[in-house]
Amino acid sequence: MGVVSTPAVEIIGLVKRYGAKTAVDGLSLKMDRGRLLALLGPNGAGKTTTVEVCEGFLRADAGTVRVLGLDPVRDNAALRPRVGVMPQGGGAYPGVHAGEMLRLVAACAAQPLDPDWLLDVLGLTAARRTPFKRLSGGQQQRLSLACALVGRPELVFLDEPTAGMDPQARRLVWEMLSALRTDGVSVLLTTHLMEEAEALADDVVIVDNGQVIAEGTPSALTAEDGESAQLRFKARAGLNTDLLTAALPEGYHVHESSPGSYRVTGQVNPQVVSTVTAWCAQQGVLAEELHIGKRDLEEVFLELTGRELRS
Ligand SMILES: Nc1ncnc2c1ncn2[C@@H]1O[C@H](COP(=O)(O)OP(=O)(O)OP(=O)(O)O)[C@@H](O)[C@H]1O
Repeated sequence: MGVVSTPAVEIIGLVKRYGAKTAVDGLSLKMDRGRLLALLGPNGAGKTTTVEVCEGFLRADAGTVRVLGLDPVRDNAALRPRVGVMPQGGGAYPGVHAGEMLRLVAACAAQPLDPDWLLDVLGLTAARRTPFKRLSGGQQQRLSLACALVGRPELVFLDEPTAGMDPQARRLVWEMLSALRTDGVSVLLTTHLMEEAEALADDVVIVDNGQVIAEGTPSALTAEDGESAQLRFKARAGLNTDLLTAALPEGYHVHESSPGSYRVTGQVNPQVVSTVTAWCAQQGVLAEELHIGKRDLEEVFLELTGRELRS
């Protein structure tokens, strides 16, 4: 089937402005079929806007967007039965019951999944007769996800699918998304939770100020050049990193990546750990959250932008 080689989503040079504000500023990405791609970035990075252009809800000011090889605005009618959408914050008629709502959506699909099964998998069976407006925020989110999936879409867009969920509900949704991926469904989700991107994504695209600042598989993004592990710790801001660097063997360097977060570059060995903690002890400083390991996506973002992902 030649169609299969068409990317699930292809965006080239997308620009979207709201008045004077450029929300998306020349963003390009390609997502192959059957992949789970996470758009990761802080609030206001342009993730929702990008997804809404892909969904055909917004028109691009410049650039090209193709979804399953089609134009999301012009070919909206053809795409609708093939694409599932979970907008940020969900949305429903407030009086409708959870089960009713899912059945209504299922009735529009040619070959829907069984709504009762979906409610069960997403932990909503007990809430099926509850009016939408009385569901908790997390339950509403899970119902929106169920609505996005019930029509067996080939591709789903999920905008912050686990926002506001407790850890248990989040885990249920993660399991559901992993199962979708195993079934070959293409998934594009937005998140500002690096744990979510790391747990689920085949590919991560980090966005900031409407632009892609890094992309790759989670392991490629977090890999260090020639280093298998690094040492990090937290302590009060403003420690004299030059002094600590001088206490370490030649070739090691300490820097404060954000106030109170320190990173030691160079191969970690027991001697280095002991020198760092002894130096902190001499200063009367407790090195907290002492961590030896690969950097995570949060640190990748911090190194690229000097800011925290959750800011
Ligand atoms: N309708 C609008 N009118 C004006 N500005 C907007 C509008 N929608 C979004 N913006 C601005 O565009 C930028 C990108 O917003 P967008 O919602 O796409 O970011 P995001 O990465 O999805 O953030 P969040 O995680 O907060 O949803 C932000 O600065 C936002 O304030």
